[in-house]
This record gives sequence, C-alpha cells and structure tokens, in this order.
Amino acid sequence: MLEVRNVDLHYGAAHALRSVSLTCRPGEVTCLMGRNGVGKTSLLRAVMGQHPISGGEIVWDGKAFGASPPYERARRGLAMVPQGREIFPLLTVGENLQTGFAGLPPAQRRIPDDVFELFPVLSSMMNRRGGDLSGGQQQQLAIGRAMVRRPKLLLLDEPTEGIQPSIIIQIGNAIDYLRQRGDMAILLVEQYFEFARDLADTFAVMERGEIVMSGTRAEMDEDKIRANMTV
Ligand SMILES: Nc1ncnc2c1ncn2[C@@H]1O[C@H](COP(=O)(O)OP(=O)(O)OP(=O)(O)O)[C@@H](O)[C@H]1O
Repeated sequence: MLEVRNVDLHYGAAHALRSVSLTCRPGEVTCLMGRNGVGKTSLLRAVMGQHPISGGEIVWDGKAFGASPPYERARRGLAMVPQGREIFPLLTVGENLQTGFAGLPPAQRRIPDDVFELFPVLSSMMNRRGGDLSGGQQQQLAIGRAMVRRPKLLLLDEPTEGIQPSIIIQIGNAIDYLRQRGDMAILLVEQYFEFARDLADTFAVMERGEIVMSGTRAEMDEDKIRANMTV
C-alpha cells in the first residue's frame, strides 16, 4: 500500500505540492484529477523519487522511501508510465520492452504473455522502431514496458492524452485487467472524466498544489469535479 502523507514539494521558491495526502491500495485504481499545472505530475515525480520532497513522507508497504533514488523504488516494485510516453524512437518495439528488464533478476527477464494479449499490435510490430509507431501504439508500448517489471505500484500519467478513442478503450481494458489481478495498486492521473469515472475505485482532485476533493467512486460528483477540470 502507498501512503502519501502531508507531502510538500518545491521548485525553487514555487510551492507545487501543499500537504498532499493520498492512499493507493492493491487491487484498486486511484484517480488523480485536476487542471493543467495543479501538481499532478509533481506528485508522481515525488512518489517515484524523481524530485525531492520538502515535507511529509511517502510510505510504501510500511516503510518510508526517504531520499531513495528512482532505481531503488523501481526495485521495490514501482513503475511509471510517464506523460509523453518517453519511448526510445530508434530502438525497436522489442528493445523498448526489454529496457524494462533493467535491474530485474535474470529469471524474470522475459516479457509476460499478457502484454501481447492486452496489446496484440505490439507482437506484430516487434521489429519496428518505436519512433515509427502512432501515439496510441507508443502509449501501449509504454504500458507494456512498465508491465515487464511486474510492478506492485503502477503510476500512469495521462495515458489517454492525444490518443484515438479505439485505443483509449484498449488502455482502459488493460488498466481494468491489471486492477482485477488484485496484486497491483494503480495511481492514474487523468483529465478525461468518463475514463476516470469508469476506472476509479477512489479519486482525488487537485487545485493549486492541494487536494480539494476526494472519496470513493460512489462519491464522485460529476458537476463539482468537472468544475475543477475545465479551464
Ligand atoms: N521542473 C520544474 N521547475 C519549475 N516549475 C515546475 C517544474 N515542473 C513543474 N513546475 C510547475 O509546478 C506546477 C505543477 O506542475 P505539474 O507538472 O505537476 O502539474 P500537472 O497538474 O501535472 O499539469 P499537466 O497536466 O500540465 O502536466 C506548475 O505550476 C508547473 O509550472
């Protein structure tokens, strides 16, 4: 279980996270929503260890991360699908997936079958360069690369951004499948309300670095949330 407790984060003098608290449990999708620039990506960076926090603590399975670097958090079961996907354009699809092997014990260095079951297009494009894939295919590749690590906490930063509807459905199905396996906590940053509502077990809405609304899926008030998502 992930527990973000009263976390603050600064970029120089700019206060990007203000006493943010959030919990993510295995077998659940926690949806983090809010307008551009309110601090959603900053929270993912803080959890992954990509930016130091200036207050509070982030606890994973009962132990605080402290200042541990991203590779150590990856070893402890965290994987991130970053905004913009960050596929290696000159590596093939297969090689991109294999970059997920880094730090895994040799016995685990194989691509799980369910990556190809969820995203069949990847198996037919194994020898194509990542940069030649469409945006939606790259997003599937980025999720597949994270799955290669068999994470216990999956962080997804706006996986539907700029993606065509048919692929959004496949990505939603993949997230639902990973949730139902029950061994993974999923923290999903999402601006597309319907997608978030269909997947969320719990949700939180941010505004200027703070969580201003949170609760279970049943407590998601569409009008209030939408008011916090439109510019
Ligand atoms: N590296 C940085 N240096 C300085 N300020 C930053 C940096 N990264 C983000 N910020 C600022 O911190 C605030 C929160 O940004 P963040 O990217 O976390 O927001 P977000 O909610 O993820 O938005 P988006 O949906 O646009 O990614 C913004 O005001 C942003 O301009």
